[in-house]
Order: sequence, then C-alpha cells, then structure tokens
Amino acid sequence: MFIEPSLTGEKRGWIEVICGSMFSGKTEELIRRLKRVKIANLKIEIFKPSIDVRYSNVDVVSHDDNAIQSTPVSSSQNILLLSQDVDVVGIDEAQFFDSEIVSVCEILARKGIRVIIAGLDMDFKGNPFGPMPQLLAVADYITKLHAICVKCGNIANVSFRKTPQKGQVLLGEKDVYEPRCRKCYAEGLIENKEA
Ligand SMILES: Nc1ncnc2c1ncn2[C@@H]1O[C@H](COP(=O)(O)OP(=O)(O)O)[C@@H](O)[C@H]1O
Ligand SMILES: Cc1cn([C@H]2C[C@H](O)[C@@H](COP(=O)(O)O)O2)c(=O)[nH]c1=O
Ligand SMILES: [Zn+2]
Repeated sequence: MFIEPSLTGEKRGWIEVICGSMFSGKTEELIRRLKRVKIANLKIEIFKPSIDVRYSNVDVVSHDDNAIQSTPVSSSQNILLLSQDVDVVGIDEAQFFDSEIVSVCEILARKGIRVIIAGLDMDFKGNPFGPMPQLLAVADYITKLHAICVKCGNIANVSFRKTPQKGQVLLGEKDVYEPRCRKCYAEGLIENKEA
C-alpha cells in the first residue's frame, strides 16, 4: 500500500503514477488516495480527459462504481489554468492526454503540488500508450497494478481487445476488453489470426 511521504516540514511537490491494465484497480487506487487527501482537508482538483464519458460526464468512476467528482478537460494546459492554489491534483485516464501533460505535471510538482496521475501503461497491442512512458520516467513514485486474467486466473498485465477495430483509441468496458496474462493474451492473438 502506498504511504504518503513526508520527510521535512517544507512543502515539496512530487508526481505519483498509478499504472496497469484495464480492471487492475487504477481508478480505485486514485480515488482512495484522493479521499484521504479530502479527509486531511487539503485543497484538491481532479481532472479527466473530456473524451472519457463512459460512466459519467463529470465524475471519475471505477468499474466497481466508486466515484469522485472531477473536471473534464480537453487539453492538459487547462489543468494548469484550473490548478491555482491547490495542494493536490488528481488525474485519471492519463493515456488520453496530449504529450504536454508531462510538463504540466512537472510544473505543478515544482510549485509544491502533489500530483497523482493514473493511466493505462499499454494499449491493446501491448504498446506503450500516449504520454505514459514519459510520465513514468519523470515520476517520483510508481505503482503498477494487475488485474486477474479472465481466462486462467493468473495475474493479468495487458488488456485484450475482443472486437476487430484496429485504432488505438476505442472506449469500452467488458464488452470490448478483458484483462489477460501474457500466455492467454498470446493465445488470443493466435485464435484471432486463425478465425
Ligand atoms: N478480471 C478482473 N480483475 C480484477 N478486477 C476486476 C476484474 N473484472 C472486474 N474487476 C473489478 O474492477 C475493479 C477495478 O476497477 P477500476 O479501479 O476502475 O480499474 P481500472 O481503473 O484499472 O480499469 C476491481 O475492484 C474489481 O471489482
Ligand atoms: C486497452 C485500451 C483501452 N482503451 C480505452 C478503453 C477504456 O475506455 C479506457 C481504459 O479505461 P480503464 O479505466 O483503464 O479501465 O481506455 C483504448 O482506447 N485503447 C486501448 O488499447
Ligand atoms: Zn491467463
């Protein structure tokens, strides 16, 4: 479990990245950390990309229906504009942001803000997703979570796409994706080729 670091009394910012496959618990972990920040009465702003309207237009919502209010933004620059005078910034679905999200997080951290950002490390092909590699490179703390493989019950590290669309961005839930381990993911690709 992540324990919030505090070494000196001085206000220092940092960047926490939460990553993993779909259904690995990224949003739940983000919400857990943010709710603790609220309990501590710190000032907080929460953002998600405006394209992510799966469960709610405004809330960040987990697959288990945990929710926290957020502001949808169309570009990462809006996060800077809307994060004046806060202690903590939370961001979900980082993979959908433009590459400037990296410098936005660094600017916020330099200003003394704790940045907690969650996103998919890999797309359905197993390739790095959007700005996630750079975010992981600049992060002070990284938490990699795993789902359970729906085929064999082992640890899942990748999101298998069940439908034929080839574009990287395709919003969806269990209708479109399932978390799989390496072995079951590779078997799925072979089955798709043979079909
Ligand atoms: N195959 C699975 N492995 C793990 N959790 C699953 C699975 N299928 C459904 N879930 C549910 O998804 C929840 C995690 O949801 P969420 O935090 O929204 O994940 P993420 O943001 O990583 O997609 C789990 O607590 C669990 O109830
Ligand atoms: C693997 C993969 C996923 N997506 C989409 C599907 C969902 O709408 C989000 C991920 O949500 P979660 O909170 O991590 O469950 O991303 C996509 O567009 N492309 C992909 O390859
Ligand atoms: Zn498996």
